[in-house]
Amino acid sequence: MALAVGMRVLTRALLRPWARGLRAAPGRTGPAAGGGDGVRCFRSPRVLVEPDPAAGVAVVKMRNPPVNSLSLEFLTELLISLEKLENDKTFHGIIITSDCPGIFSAGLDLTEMCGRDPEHYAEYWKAVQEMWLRFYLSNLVVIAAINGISPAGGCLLSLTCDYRVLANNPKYAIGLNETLLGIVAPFWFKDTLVNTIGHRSAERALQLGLLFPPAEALRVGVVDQVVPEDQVQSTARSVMAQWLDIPDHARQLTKILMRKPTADRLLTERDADIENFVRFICKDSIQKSLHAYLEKLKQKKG
Ligand SMILES: CCCCC/C=C\C/C=C\CC/C=C/CC(=O)SCCNC(=O)CCNC(=O)[C@H](O)C(C)(C)COP(=O)(O)OP(=O)(O)OC[C@H]1O[C@@H](n2cnc3c(N)ncnc32)[C@H](O)[C@@H]1OP(=O)(O)O
Repeated sequence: MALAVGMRVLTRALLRPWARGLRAAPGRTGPAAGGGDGVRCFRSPRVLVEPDPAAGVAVVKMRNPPVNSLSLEFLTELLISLEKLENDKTFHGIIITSDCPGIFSAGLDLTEMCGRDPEHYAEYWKAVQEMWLRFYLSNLVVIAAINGISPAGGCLLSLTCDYRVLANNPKYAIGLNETLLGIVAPFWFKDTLVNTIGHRSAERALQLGLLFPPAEALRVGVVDQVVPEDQVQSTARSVMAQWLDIPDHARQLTKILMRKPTADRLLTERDADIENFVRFICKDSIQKSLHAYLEKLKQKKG
């Protein structure tokens, strides 16, 4: 009993620095509907939360068609859903997955980084940082059920999770491919990849902008498991059950011990990172290449 109380105090003390200033901004979530068992179901236009209170797990489905690009509104809705689940003692784990067929997430929304003013870029980048910090440090077990392609920011979101299950489909690939767009993955993207696959593999993957197909992704360690497409959700559920078997306080503290130094680096350099991003993204050359890339994506169909 005394040990459990002590652990709770220690956990709160360790988590406190991240609790401050990391609250999601108010957004356009719909009203929470009361479930018959007292558990709230959360709805928002772009995020569907399917709670399984008996298991202590919620499935968070990203629904921002056509490609789940991480727009400012979508990021805000994701953060609000995460915060609600974290504040509800029913839940100990979430599975994040996509409701858009064949696409987990196309990454950061290029239209948020193109043809806007510096204030908008700063606001957007702060929301991207927030997404990374909140998911990376979540006290919940977070498992990614990756049921589609997952480049750049989509890969980053997966890398914040505790475990990644990827569907074995040759059309799917995952990686931080920023260099292919002529942009540079920020240091905290890089740190997250290094923490996952090691320095040498990360250096090669980042310089070459590699997008790994399933077998390669598993070999290099970008994902933890590759399974047939129809088993992605069930595998994520059974892995979740294993993780939830571990005493929660011990697991949470270990997660913080492992991730704190990486998160601290961004927390101490957050404003400078925003300034760097705004300076970089405002460059004519960067705007031109992002614009050309977007045009190429649009013309692909025609
Ligand atoms: C030393 C100094 C260092 C300083 C460093 C400081 C800061 C660092 C600076 C910048 C870092 C910024 C980091 C960015 C990370 C990112 O995430 S960038 C985004 C990367 N994402 C991609 O490259 C994916 C692009 N999309 C695709 O490849 C394909 O769309 C797809 C995902 C494979 C799906 O293909 P599909 O054929 O099904 O769909 P379409 O291609 O037809 O797309 C449909 C529709 O969606 C639009 N769209 C696609 N992706 C995006 C996106 N990421 N953002 C916005 N919009 C997107 C596409 O244009 C189509 O639009 P429509 O024609 O109007 O329907």
